[in-house]
Amino acid sequence: MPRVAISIDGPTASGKSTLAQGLSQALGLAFLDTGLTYRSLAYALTRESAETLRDDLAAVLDHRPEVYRAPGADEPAQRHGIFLRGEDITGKIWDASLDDNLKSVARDPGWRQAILRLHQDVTERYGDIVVVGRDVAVTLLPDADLRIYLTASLAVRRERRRAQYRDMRDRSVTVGPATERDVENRAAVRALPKSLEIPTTYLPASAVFAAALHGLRKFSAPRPVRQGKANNS
Ligand SMILES: Nc1ncnc2c1ncn2[C@@H]1O[C@H](COP(=O)(O)OP(=O)(O)O)[C@@H](O)[C@H]1O
Ligand SMILES: Nc1ccn([C@@H]2O[C@H](COP(=O)(O)OP(=O)(O)O)[C@@H](O)[C@H]2O)c(=O)n1
Repeated sequence: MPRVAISIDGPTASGKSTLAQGLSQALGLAFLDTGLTYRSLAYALTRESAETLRDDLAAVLDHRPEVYRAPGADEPAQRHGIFLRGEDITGKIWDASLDDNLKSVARDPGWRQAILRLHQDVTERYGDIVVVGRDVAVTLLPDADLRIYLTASLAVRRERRRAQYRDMRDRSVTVGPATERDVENRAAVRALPKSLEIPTTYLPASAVFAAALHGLRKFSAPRPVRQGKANNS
């Protein structure tokens, strides 16, 4: 049973990875970025047929999350790594030419199910964890201690992504409005207990981090015991 499990959902460039990295470093958690698996599969499909990959995805694709073993450690004990049949493809999954494959994978319920199974293996193996994605509160971490949903205006998300990838010409800087999946996911996260929506448009990353820690403390705190009338007399 993990000591801490935190999910972070939200649309593109809302600040999910930034917050997850801060929390994993501060609390000594593993950090699983589920988007990397979607990207890896988009890349793997340029090399192998869907049939061979679909057969047993977890045997073919190894997603190693970033791991901070000690709270406050400067450097992770393990960095994100994605391996396709043992080959490190972590640096190959970002090219904008993979965007069409990425869309097909994300839209296919069969692929989503296979990826979910792979992520379930990872979360079971790593225990204390912060997981980032577009559906992870609902699908992957049903017992999370804190479910965060990040938002930011479209203009701000576009500007963040443009600035982030300014010197990386191969990367796609396309940022669209929240998708139908994002809208449904936001409503689903809101309806769950221990959920916290953080609108980040006007918040620096440090304030988002502080709000998340505050939420974690609030939901982890023991409930105050109500004094009945008999005890007050
Ligand atoms: N609250 C914030 N204010 C300003 N910039 C931010 C904030 N959160 C993240 N960023 C920056 O925006 C970019 C996208 O953030 P990222 O965490 O990669 O988003 P996501 O994982 O949701 O796609 C990064 O360059 C990051 O440094
Ligand atoms: N849990 C997830 C994670 C990613 N994805 C898809 O995978 C793509 C790449 O993930 P990413 O983490 O790089 O996406 P951003 O949220 O950073 O744009 C996303 O744009 C989604 O289409 C998904 O559908 N569900």
